[in-house]
Amino acid sequence: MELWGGLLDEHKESTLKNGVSPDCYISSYLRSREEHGHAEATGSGITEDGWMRDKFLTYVAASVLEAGSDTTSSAALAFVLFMLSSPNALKRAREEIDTVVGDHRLPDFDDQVNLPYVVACVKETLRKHPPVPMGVPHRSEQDDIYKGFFIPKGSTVIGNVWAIHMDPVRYPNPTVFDPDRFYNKGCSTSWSSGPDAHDRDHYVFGWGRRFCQGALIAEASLFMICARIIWAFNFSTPKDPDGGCSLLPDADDEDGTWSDGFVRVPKTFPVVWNARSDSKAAMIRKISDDLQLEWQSMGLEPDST
Ligand code: HEM
Repeated sequence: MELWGGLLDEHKESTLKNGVSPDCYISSYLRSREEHGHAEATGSGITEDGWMRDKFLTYVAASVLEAGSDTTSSAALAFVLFMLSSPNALKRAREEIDTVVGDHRLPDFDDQVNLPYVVACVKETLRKHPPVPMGVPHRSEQDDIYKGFFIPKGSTVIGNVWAIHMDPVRYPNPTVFDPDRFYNKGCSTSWSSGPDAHDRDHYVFGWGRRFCQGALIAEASLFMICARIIWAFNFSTPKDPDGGCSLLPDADDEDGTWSDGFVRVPKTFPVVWNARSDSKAAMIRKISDDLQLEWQSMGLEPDST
């Protein structure tokens, strides 16, 4: 509450008192709430006429940010690690992007249907190393019997996503990074997302009523991040200056390569990035400059580099 509640207070100040604010969910909610007579609605819960009070509003906004940032970024970092560890997959993904997108524009959302191998690489990343490997614990609201097991009311139930993804019947050779398990030549790769557990080919977003609400945003973000990285950069791991061995971490070394914790991410490792051509470098710089301007127009500090 100290962190996120502080941000809400800043927004209240800028939106309601100073009338300047970025066009975002919190600002527009605060403005609407004020128009309905609640410039101030401190405390938790909702007002009698249904407006979220400050604490509730803080939780809603913060849970989206908390749930969506580490998870998506850890998947993007895992993608870089798996691509470096699987040069053949990287080569095929790059060939697909070069054929479909070419050199003169960046990959965009519309390209997704024509980039089935790239999508398969992202999905295989999520399968092989789910960002939240033990899912989010659930609690049974009543006594239940599942496949002969009695689950008393109040039990903590953990769906082990990791174990499901390592099921050799569902995923032959489960420890191998193999995007082909999701790839059908000539067909676009579906994300197969949705809460229906019988219509899924991976379980990284959970299942049932508490299924990840951000799954579609996560998939769209990951597609854009991963496709654009491959389009834009040659990337590689440098060699150890002393021994000459590659500094690429072993993606299968769970303790050495991956962080501990609820969301698991590759520990920092060195990667050298080079734009694939001068024209791509110019495009990347322009996008970066435009973003800095957009950032500043929202009243935020530009990056220092
Ligand atoms: C690769 C990225 C992501 C992964 C792996 C992921 C994974 C998960 C998992 C495993 C759950 C628990 C599901 C369950 O209890 O069965 C969850 C819940 C949730 N996720 Fe995500 N998530 C990702 C991205 C996002 C994004 C981008 C957002 C929002 C913009 C988001 C918002 C949420 C919210 C609000 C919940 C709680 C849903 C509830 O309890 O009803 N997630 N996510």
